[in-house]
Amino acid sequence: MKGATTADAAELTVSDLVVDYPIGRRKHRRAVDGVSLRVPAGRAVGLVGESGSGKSTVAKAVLGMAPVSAGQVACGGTSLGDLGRSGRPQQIQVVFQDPYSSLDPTKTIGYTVQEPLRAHADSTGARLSAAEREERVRAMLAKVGLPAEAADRYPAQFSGGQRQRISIARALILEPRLVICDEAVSALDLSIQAQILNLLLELQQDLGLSLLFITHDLSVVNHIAEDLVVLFRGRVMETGPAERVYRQPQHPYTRQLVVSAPLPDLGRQRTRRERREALALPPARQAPLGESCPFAHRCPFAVDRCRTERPVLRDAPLGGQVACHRAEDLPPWTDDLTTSPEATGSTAL
Ligand SMILES: Nc1ncnc2c1ncn2[C@@H]1O[C@H](COP(=O)(O)OP(=O)(O)OP(=O)(O)O)[C@@H](O)[C@H]1O
Repeated sequence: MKGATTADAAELTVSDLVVDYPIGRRKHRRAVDGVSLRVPAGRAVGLVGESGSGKSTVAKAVLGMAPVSAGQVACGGTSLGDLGRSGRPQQIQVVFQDPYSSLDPTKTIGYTVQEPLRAHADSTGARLSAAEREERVRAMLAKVGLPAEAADRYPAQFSGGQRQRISIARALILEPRLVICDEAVSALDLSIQAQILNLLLELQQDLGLSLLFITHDLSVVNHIAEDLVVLFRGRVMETGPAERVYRQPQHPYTRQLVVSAPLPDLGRQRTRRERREALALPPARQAPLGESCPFAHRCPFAVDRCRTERPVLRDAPLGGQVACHRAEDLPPWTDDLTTSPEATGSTAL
């Protein structure tokens, strides 16, 4: 595989994206409501939020697989429509959560990793001989830390972490300019998560890839992403440098995400549970959106204005941006549980 440089990476821009899924004949569910984000060329950006917040829908829109109602997606300055169906896989690849179901159990690893090269030979104009394809696969397997013999084996002969390495090899074989990781480590044990995150970080830096890293776990994404975008019910709640968002969250929802992240140490986990209870959070439930803040029904700091006026994203007191009327009024945030690296369970990083 040729060593890509940052110049080969592509900037991803998503502007005012709206996605509506049809439900029945006349209704629709708005899964993404005016999301804008930017992954600068060669950088890693984390998209975080709880289940159902719209993260995968943003990824699908970037991959051209979601019913986009409004907004723009562009990769390397070219809009998705202009990239076309055949150009997109060459530019953008994805690594999914489940390394068990995403690999065909009846095909060898060599066949699976080569598959995108065969499928896109015509569109890329790069017709490679069988020997050249095999050589590329061997080089790619080595890059993700697997021996050349892995090419002749089947998925069942590999562990979860190894299978995720194989998925990463397949995603990178076409030398894409942008890689989307959708909950790519969520199904793995904590120690294996750390190994795969390290690998992704190494590849991202070596190859100068642009990376959109999607997860519900703030403690995971904090290690890999330079910037974070926090999503709730299809809207951006907070953005900013990852370290700042994680250590000094300025939106009550981001604070909830931080205290919801699991900790491997039981004592710290207990302290965290007590703090979560002290936040006196109302039970999670969906309330009608209307003109209110989407988080108002779960927010311990909500006032009347939050229930009648939707907050827009604006400059936040400590930097970055936040969509909260009360950002200046929140009590100071000190979470010493997230300040030491061993608190996150990702000490190997
Ligand atoms: N094909 C679909 N048809 C209708 N509604 C959908 C469809 N796919 C997703 N949704 C809805 O859109 C919203 C956003 O879903 P999405 O999968 O993007 O969220 P997510 O943050 O990725 O969550 P998860 O991690 O659980 O997948 C949810 O309310 C979900 O129920």
